[in-house]
Amino acid sequence: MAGVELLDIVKRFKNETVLDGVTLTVAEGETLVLFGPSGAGKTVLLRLIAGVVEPDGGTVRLDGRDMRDVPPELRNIGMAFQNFALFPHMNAFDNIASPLAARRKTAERVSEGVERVARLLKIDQVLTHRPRALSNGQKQRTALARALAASPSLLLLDDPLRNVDAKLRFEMRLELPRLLAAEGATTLYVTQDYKEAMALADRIAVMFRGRIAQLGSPAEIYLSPASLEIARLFGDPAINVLDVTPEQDSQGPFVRLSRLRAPIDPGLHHAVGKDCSLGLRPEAIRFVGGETTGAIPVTIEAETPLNEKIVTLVTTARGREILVSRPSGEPGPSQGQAHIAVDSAHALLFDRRTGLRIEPSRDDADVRGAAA
Ligand SMILES: Nc1ncnc2c1ncn2[C@@H]1O[C@H](COP(=O)(O)OP(=O)(O)OP(=O)(O)O)[C@@H](O)[C@H]1O
Repeated sequence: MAGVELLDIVKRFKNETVLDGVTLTVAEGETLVLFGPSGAGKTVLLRLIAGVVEPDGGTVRLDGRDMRDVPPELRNIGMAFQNFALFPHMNAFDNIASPLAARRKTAERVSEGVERVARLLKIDQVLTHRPRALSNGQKQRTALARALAASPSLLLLDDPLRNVDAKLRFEMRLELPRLLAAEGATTLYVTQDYKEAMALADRIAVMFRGRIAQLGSPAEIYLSPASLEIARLFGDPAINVLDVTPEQDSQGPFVRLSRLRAPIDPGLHHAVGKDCSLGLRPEAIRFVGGETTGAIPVTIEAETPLNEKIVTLVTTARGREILVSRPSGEPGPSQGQAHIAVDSAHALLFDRRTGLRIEPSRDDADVRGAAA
């Protein structure tokens, strides 16, 4: 049975439509990340599932049951939001225990529940501290522990790592998937950080302007983004985008980069003659020797280390700017003239007018054509 089913959800505030027909099914035990820019409607969607906001249209079903007229406290949901919302007069233990106590569990069961999640989240040393004596990271984990303590069947986590420092964020990104899997709860997780989304999600729903623009596994969304807008949100440094008009000769479709022929996927023949944007991930471009077939001459403009990568900004003879990224240990030119080669088999092609990705067609005729 599905954990969460949303059918054609609509929500308006005054004249603004903030959710515009959202349909989504989250499987029991799945972690689904809602990812998108500020104002996309992610928080409103969580609040609506929690029951603190009423939809103007559509249906919310939890474990197959229509939630119309079911109040928030009867929905068996654990929630943690960006701003912690801890009770200031209670210590960490009592904060975590509050949902358990509200359910009239015995003192022993409450202690067991709190200590279990506190150990998992490594805050068992600070359970007697009040929120003001906790670091931001500890507050964040206390809020998360409170959401987990009651072993809810559904967890709603709204950007729970937003206020956490970079080191802890990195650690939590590694720990959280294990923790969520151990809990077995269905989880809806909101974030604006694409790395967090990719690390945590079974599937990602990318939201723009109150709609789900793409739903898929992290790999599907990174490798086959449905639009240029989505491609730009995933990847650091961001994807290179070049205006091209694909052409075709006896060897198949290609684009011109610095007047050189760069072959593209044979299944993209239907894009020939169209105004397109070519999306090239910085890691799909390499520095090569000038004698390499198809090598494009460039000028190195700048070089910056970024995490475990070195990112180089180069310009082509026509002044197009391109970012190239390589692993830190790998040697490469840092100034002057150089050559790059583009792995155009991994290039993504978008319709410049609509921004939508043009998918290679895979019918038999194309495969025969490519083999010929
Ligand atoms: N109570 C409210 N009254 C009026 N407008 C609201 C209300 N709550 C949210 N909105 C509007 O709904 C839209 C979606 O907001 P929402 O908080 O869901 O965005 P979000 O995707 O979660 O963004 P962020 O990542 O910044 O939290 C915004 O335009 C916001 O101004």
